Amino acid sequence: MQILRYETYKQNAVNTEKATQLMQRNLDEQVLEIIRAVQEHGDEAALAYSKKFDKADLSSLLVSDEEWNIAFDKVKSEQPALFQALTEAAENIRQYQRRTKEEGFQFSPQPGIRLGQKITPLERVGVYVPGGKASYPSTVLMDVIPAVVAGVEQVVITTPPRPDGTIDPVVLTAAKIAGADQVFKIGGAQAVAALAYGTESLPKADKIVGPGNAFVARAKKWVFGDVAIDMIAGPSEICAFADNTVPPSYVAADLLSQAEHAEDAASICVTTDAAYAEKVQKEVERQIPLLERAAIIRESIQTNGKIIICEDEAQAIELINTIAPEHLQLMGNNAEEQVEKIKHAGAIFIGPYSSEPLGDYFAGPNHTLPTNGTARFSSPLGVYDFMKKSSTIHYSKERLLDYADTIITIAEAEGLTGHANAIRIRKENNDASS
Ligand SMILES: NC(=O)c1ccc[n+]([C@@H]2O[C@H](COP(=O)([O-])OP(=O)(O)OC[C@H]3O[C@@H](n4cnc5c(N)ncnc54)[C@H](O)[C@@H]3O)[C@@H](O)[C@H]2O)c1
Ligand SMILES: N[C@H](CO)Cc1c[nH]c[nH+]1
Ligand SMILES: [Zn+2]
Repeated sequence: MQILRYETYKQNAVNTEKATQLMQRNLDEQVLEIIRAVQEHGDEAALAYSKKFDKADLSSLLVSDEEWNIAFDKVKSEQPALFQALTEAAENIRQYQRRTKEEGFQFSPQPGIRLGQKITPLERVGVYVPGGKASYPSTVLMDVIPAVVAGVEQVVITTPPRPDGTIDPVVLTAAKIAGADQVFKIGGAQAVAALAYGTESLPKADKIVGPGNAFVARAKKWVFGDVAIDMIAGPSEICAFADNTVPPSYVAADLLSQAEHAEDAASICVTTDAAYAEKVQKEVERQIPLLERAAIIRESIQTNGKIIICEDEAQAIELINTIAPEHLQLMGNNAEEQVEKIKHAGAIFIGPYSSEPLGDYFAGPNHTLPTNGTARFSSPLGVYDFMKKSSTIHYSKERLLDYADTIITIAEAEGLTGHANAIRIRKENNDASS
């Protein structure tokens, strides 16, 4: 894992950004071809891509009720501790999400005037659950539960099939615990396209949420506008800010926990102590071979793993805010005070015991978070992602007549005399009941 000084990192970041833009152009060509094929050929194209990318020869994209129930019963009876853990995690997520549910409001600025905001759940939502390099029952819980709490009528999951055409029974069990309505065996850009435009099997969704690899993230970007999306939740990232009060083994283990997601996951340690940076580096090297997914981790750490040495805390905070990481761990002595200074991060883990996997699985806040610097303007997935707002306006006859001339003045200034007329007609003839 490379150790860099702040200035070198900043200079490299500019070059990396240019290289990323170039890579994304190549990715776009592939993703757009997939989207077009699914738009034109529906299920037929979806099935062909499942064969090509997931090596699964499917006859149907939908997980049948029978398949789903068998998986659920099997996990419940054969893996009771796992079933219990998922149920407990689901309850923590539900509890947290209920608190994020916004209510509408009404107020009366004057007698005869009532203004408000009405909040309505979305009707149909597609949840993308990644499944290429790992299986993610926790993502099922994280992304389906807020939709259910919001009151969404139909929540469908898409996830890549395994080569034998099945879906991990634990994913199917989590889907039932969370309250999903249907599960489809389809992944990648083809799943995003199928949810965006609908196919013979998949319903067209109003919104697509959920994380995924670069193909998924890029496809979501392309279909945005035809369908709503939550955010760009791409390859996982972690940034740990630590000082020498934190055991280097904790920092290393946390960095590697995210590196194991995929080769393109990014793990960064920020510190102001050069000697400490070396200790973390040694720990990373010591721990990698001990982990099962060492090959993925090694590549991820070699390409996207960095330890950055800053001059002081202020420079470190400035750097963290520039990176806007998906996960930020403030692990050192001043963690509590540092939280106030952080402007951009998907989730902030405070103190040496708040390890990132705690948030991935159990604490309750969502683990679907903005990545790739988008925490500057995006938030964790929440109930609010599954609800939309309508304004409500009620004026009595008296109040409309009070303000008729004012409204007409503005309408005429815009040259929209039809607008002015709609008000004037009421001014001149106001015998409708209020
Ligand atoms: N941000 C979050 O909350 C979060 C949560 C979990 C996972 N993740 C991230 O999600 C990602 C999951 O990636 P994954 O690959 O394991 O699963 P995935 O489901 O996102 O992607 C697998 C799909 O990618 C498609 N694909 C693979 N190679 C392709 C190619 N050459 N051309 C076209 N399509 C191709 C296939 O259709 C396949 O079904 C990881 O980067 C992980 O870090 C993020
Ligand atoms: N860390 C991932 C989000 O970047 C979420 C996850 C799911 N399972 C384990 N981790
Ligand atoms: Zn994780």
